[in-house]
Amino acid sequence: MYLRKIYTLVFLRNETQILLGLKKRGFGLNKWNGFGGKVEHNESIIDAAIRELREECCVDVNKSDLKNIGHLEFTFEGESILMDVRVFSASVYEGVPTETEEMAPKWFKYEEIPFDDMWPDDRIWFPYLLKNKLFYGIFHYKGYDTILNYEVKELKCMETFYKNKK
Ligand SMILES: Nc1nc2c([nH]c(=O)n2[C@H]2C[C@H](O)[C@@H](COP(=O)(O)OP(=O)(O)OP(=O)(O)O)O2)c(=O)[nH]1
Repeated sequence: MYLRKIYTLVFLRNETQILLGLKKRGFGLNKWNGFGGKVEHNESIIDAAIRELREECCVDVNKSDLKNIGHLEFTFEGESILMDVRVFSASVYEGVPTETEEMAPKWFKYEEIPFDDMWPDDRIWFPYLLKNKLFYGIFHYKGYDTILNYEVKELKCMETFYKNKK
């Protein structure tokens, strides 16, 4: 049995671009990613997503503007933790994305996403995000560079997915 830990991951998007941040410390160092982190005790997932976005790139988003677009799970050979990552997208927000101690934000055109400098699994599930499809993905890693096996599929509805998961 795995010990499940819940994380958030938020992508700001407009018609032509997506905002990524270069991680400056900790897990995923030097990789481009969305903004997010661990859900704290007594904090809802959506509140954690809003807090992490504010902490990591100084942008505020309303609950109603955050859309849950995907669910990712990561396990690592020899480790008992399962990282449960809730993926969100928003196109309405307040503030200008600004560099912090944790992340250096930059807008990327959809055709220029830097997959070579991202988590290896991202190039597998990003096509769903880019086509505005809801998705579920599970990845089992050896270390942090090698995917041993995975499964990704399109979802029709996140609420139904979570209801059936319980
Ligand atoms: N795109 C992508 N994101 C991932 C993968 N694995 C993974 O943990 N993430 C995300 C989920 C979280 O947003 C983030 C990891 O959270 P974190 O360790 O930075 O959490 P945190 O800010 O609370 O950590 P801390 O340094 O403050 O202790 O990376 C992956 O394979 N691909």
